[in-house]
Amino acid sequence: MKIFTANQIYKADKFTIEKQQIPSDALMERAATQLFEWIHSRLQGAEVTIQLFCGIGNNGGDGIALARHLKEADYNIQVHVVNYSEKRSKDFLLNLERLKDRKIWPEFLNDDCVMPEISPNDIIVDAIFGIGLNRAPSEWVGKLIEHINASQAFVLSVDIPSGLPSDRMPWNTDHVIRASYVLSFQVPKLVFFLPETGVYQNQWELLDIGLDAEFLVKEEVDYEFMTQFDVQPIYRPRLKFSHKGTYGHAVIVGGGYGKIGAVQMAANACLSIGAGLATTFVPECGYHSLQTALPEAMVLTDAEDDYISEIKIPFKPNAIGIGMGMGTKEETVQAFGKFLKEVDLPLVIDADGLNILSQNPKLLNEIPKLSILTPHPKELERLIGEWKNDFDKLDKAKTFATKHDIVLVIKGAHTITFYGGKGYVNSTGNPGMATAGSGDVLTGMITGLVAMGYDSLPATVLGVYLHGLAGDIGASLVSYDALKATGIIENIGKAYLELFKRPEPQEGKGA
Ligand SMILES: NC(=O)C1=CN([C@@H]2O[C@H](COP(=O)(O)OP(=O)(O)OC[C@H]3O[C@@H](n4cnc5c(N)ncnc54)[C@H](OP(=O)(O)O)[C@@H]3O)[C@@H](O)[C@H]2O)[C@H](O)CC1
Ligand SMILES: [K+]
Repeated sequence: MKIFTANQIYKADKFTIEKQQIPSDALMERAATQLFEWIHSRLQGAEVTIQLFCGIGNNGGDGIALARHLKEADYNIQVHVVNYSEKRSKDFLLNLERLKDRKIWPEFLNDDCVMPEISPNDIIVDAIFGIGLNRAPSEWVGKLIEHINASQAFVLSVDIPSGLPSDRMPWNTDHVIRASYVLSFQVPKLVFFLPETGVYQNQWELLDIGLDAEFLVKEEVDYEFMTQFDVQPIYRPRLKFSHKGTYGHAVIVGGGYGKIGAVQMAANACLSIGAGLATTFVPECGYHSLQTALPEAMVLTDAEDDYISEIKIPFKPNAIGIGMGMGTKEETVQAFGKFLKEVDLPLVIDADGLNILSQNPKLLNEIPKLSILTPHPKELERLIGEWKNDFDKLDKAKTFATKHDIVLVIKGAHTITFYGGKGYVNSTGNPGMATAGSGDVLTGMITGLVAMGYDSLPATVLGVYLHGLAGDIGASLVSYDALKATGIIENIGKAYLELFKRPEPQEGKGA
């Protein structure tokens, strides 16, 4: 599912209005009808007070049109116009007239207004600013937003929480609506997915306002939200007349004294996702535990007992995952550097593999093209340097991935995979997956998919999605808190089944 910028949404509006030959207020009417149906199907005429706070642009127009629908269904409404500018939009004014025709007179709030009383039992509709916000709200509007946030009422935001710009950080973090729920039109907004801006909404859902399908298909975007619908076509079914060789031989290189478990989990995940064969390469000390804990895998050992000193793989694997639990001892750094120079297939590099790269930036030039790097936030910072905010982080990550021709995975609540100047935002996963070994499992899964013949980008996008989905299934069985990395592995099979079962998710959780 494409993520459009505000400009692209305006373009889509224009295209739709011209192609469908509809007046511009028809889109606002569709938006208001969708909003009304969503609310009405849940409230069923309940006697709750609905307070609508409407700006003077088209976001406000949506709110005003919604007020008319609510009134017609006999809801108890109070309409406030947040009068922050004289430049009212045409469709706002049209809908204001329609409201007045029905004898509803909104209260106009200006910079000297008394804050309206809000009971915690009221429902607030937030239609102050939409994607047209382009500068800091003035002080009194900011205070009104703070007042709404302090009310403890349920806040339903129209399109985007007011005060949150769609493509940059807010000017003042207190002057952004904290939405209980956002009903967003047609396409998700990038800010829903970033740690610093995703906290302004608890949950979001899309409403289809019939923007033109041709435009939606053709328009090129910088970011895509990878739903079940987007990920399904990546999957390649196993063939009837196939054998284990068809699904590749993966090698997992890593481990050190006390850190063999990381390799074991990665190799287990690699086999669980469907690799034909898996071999681990570990220091000698890992031999017995690996052979016992994971009988399906083969084990190669380093000459050293408790660290890696030379990586020797006596066959040509289809994929190599490297770095987990490996440490950054000088001999290991040398071995890793030598290996990078020798190897001629893309690698999946994680954990200490990434740390070695950050400590020895010259090695960055030795990374085989199309390798996949899977840093968590700290590892990412060591690789690409500090960032000012989430948008700066995305820019730096994109530049880094393009410069080195690699797939870069930014792990987080919504993991984002960068390749070829584009970002793929994952839709699965949960806070229970912030647990020891979760990253080793992801590395193993992606390595397995590469071994099976998936190219680097599809392997990563599918691996990240299935990893999150397996985590969601695991958490649904044991709670977020009790989920362990091995619980993710155990549910990879169910994630595959779910990939073809669940309806496409159209909602997401924020904070
Ligand atoms: N395709 C769709 O998704 C549709 C969405 N709709 C809704 O329309 C809004 C966007 O409406 P728009 O009128 O473009 O913008 P806003 O309502 O967000 O803002 C109105 C104007 O306010 C000015 N502005 C911006 N920032 C500030 C500020 N800090 N203080 C005061 N004024 C501000 C700005 O105008 P300027 O000329 O003064 O810069 C804005 O234009 C979208 O979010 C949806 O809710 C349509 O209803 C249907 C199609
Ligand atoms: K809004």
